[in-house]
Amino acid sequence: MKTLFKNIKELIQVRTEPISFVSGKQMNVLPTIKNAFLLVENGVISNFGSMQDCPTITTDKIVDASGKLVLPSWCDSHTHIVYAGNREGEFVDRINGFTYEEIAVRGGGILNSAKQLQETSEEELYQQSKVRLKDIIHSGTGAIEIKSGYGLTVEAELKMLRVIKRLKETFPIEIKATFLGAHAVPLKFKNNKKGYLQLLINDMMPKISEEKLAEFVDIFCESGYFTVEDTELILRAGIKNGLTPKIHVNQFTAIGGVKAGVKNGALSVDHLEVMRNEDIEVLKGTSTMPVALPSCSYFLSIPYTPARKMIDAGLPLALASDYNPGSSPSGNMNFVVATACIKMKMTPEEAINAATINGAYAMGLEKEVGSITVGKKANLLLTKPIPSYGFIPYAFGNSQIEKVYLKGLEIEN
Ligand SMILES: N=CN[C@@H](CCC(=O)O)C(=O)O
Ligand SMILES: [Zn+2]
Repeated sequence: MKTLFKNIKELIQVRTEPISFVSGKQMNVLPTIKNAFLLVENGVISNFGSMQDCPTITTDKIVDASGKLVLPSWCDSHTHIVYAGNREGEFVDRINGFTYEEIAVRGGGILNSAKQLQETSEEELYQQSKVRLKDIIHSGTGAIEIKSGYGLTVEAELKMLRVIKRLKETFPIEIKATFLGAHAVPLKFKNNKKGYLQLLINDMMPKISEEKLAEFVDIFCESGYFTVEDTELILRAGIKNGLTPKIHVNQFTAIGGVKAGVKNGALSVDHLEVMRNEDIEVLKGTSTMPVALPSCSYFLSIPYTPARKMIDAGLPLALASDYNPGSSPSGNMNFVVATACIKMKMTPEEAINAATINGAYAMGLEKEVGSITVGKKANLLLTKPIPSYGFIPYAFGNSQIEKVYLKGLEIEN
């Protein structure tokens, strides 16, 4: 199957040399080709360039993209889209003055989602999660990481991971799975956190590894949840079970988790709303990708990750949605990109790099997606007729996407 996109007003994020990610000043460089063509063969990008070099060939389909832009689809490296029910009640509690932390202490929060998920069948959980996955595909996401962490028992964590596996087998979007058993200490282990950590390490991890249910291991390193010591223990155990570390860290307090992540070779450290100078320093020159989650900051009214300070210090940055029922009930990456520009003062170039190539790296998919590069999957966005790529974050809240393609095939509405 050959599809030719021609007369593309501007082809965005073109990289002839495969790169892993961009950092510092390079984040402000977004290579494009004006008046371009793009050829897709069997789901893969096979050629692109200026219209004057467009080959005369027979194709199965021609898309005339006059006046429109083509971008690689969004790479969302941090989500929790497999969950049961919702937490709308807590949303109203927060409107009425309770904080996210106060709600969690009263047994709401992650434990509320865990209770709902434990009472939901695997089939029902799949059906609920499928709706969200379809929705985010339509909003332009072409690669996604999905975490467990609302099960908190052996059975329920495995149930979540099996649902993720089924989504992976059913939908054409790239999916990576993360084991986040250390998301909160369940009530049963309230006074025995050590016992819960042992359950994660001795019972859950070997099963997950045996069934190949996850690529990554994650932990919520935060005051009142898991300490830096717990984090090191879980990350090391994950590595022994073939899982690459990631961390939820510095969301409310900075307790040294960033350093622990870097030390244990974390692929990404995520949240980072509270960043000390030493946390920035320790990330410099490493292979650990910092990930900001602006929709969470927006929804909880907490500080935004200090993107400007981090990028100006030479760091890379990825943007992700954190789609989950408690702190970010939205997986819309267009909103994420717009909010990064509006609230975090990232330029459109920086935000698009952060939501494509750097997001792909943060889930180990930089060789597959995240840029217009020959050999990469043709996971693409075709915009409506718009003046420029800066219009996507500028016209926030209004979808600028006309069509999405996964592996070269148009996704029906
Ligand atoms: N902060 C930890 N975990 C999730 C939210 C969990 C929840 O409230 O359900 C997050 O990344 O924001
Ligand atoms: Zn999260």
